[in-house]
Amino acid sequence: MRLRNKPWAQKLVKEHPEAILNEPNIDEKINWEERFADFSKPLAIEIGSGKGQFITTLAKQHPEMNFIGVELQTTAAGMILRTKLEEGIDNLQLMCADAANIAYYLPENSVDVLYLNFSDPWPKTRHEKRRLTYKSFLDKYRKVLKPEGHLEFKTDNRGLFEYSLVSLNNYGMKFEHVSVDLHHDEDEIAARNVETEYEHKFAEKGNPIYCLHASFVEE
Ligand SMILES: C[S@@+](CC[C@H](N)C(=O)[O-])C[C@H]1O[C@@H](n2cnc3c(N)ncnc32)[C@H](O)[C@@H]1O
Repeated sequence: MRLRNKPWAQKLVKEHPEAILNEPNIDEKINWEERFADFSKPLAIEIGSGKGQFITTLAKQHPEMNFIGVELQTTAAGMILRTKLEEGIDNLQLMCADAANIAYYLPENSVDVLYLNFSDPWPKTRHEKRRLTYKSFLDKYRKVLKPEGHLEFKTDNRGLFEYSLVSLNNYGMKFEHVSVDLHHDEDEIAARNVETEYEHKFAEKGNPIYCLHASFVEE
């Protein structure tokens, strides 16, 4: 998804450094204690938040947790920021940044849940390294996740789902839940599902939504 550049979004991002980190320097340690009212709360992070429907809804549902939305595109990040400011979502911080740098931005063993929602599929083999479930990304997620933490992944893209199952399995991850039709499941995971923008669009067309939950196994 490439959004058309919106000057208001760029401006909003510049005006609110207390709410959004804009391409932070990887050499500078981020003071998360200062950015959240209580950084000891459980922490969830979404990589590639798009316009933010998922992360803003979840943050409002769970005031007992902290949330970080990471989004590469400034326009999309600015849209999430606008919702956060308008709705006063204080337990949500944003980053306009590349997830490839995530292990520089977050302390080791600090994240309880890492969400990947409808990540770009990058179907060409030569672009495999850009897929957010490629092993170099898994290395980084493993660093920032707590040992008891886990990853939750949803997509409508069968090719990316199959690839991710193999990639996570080859990495030695443990699967806690796999679904090939989340929207027609009748379990607790389906019941508490929060839709993303892409999910809504694809589910309306009748596409099945694939989902997996997995954790890293301690050596
Ligand atoms: C297909 S969209 C899905 C958006 C949203 N998660 C949803 O489900 O509606 C993928 C998003 O991931 C972002 N993205 C892709 N690669 C990224 C990266 N390396 N770091 C951060 N965001 C990334 C894109 O800019 C885009 O907004």
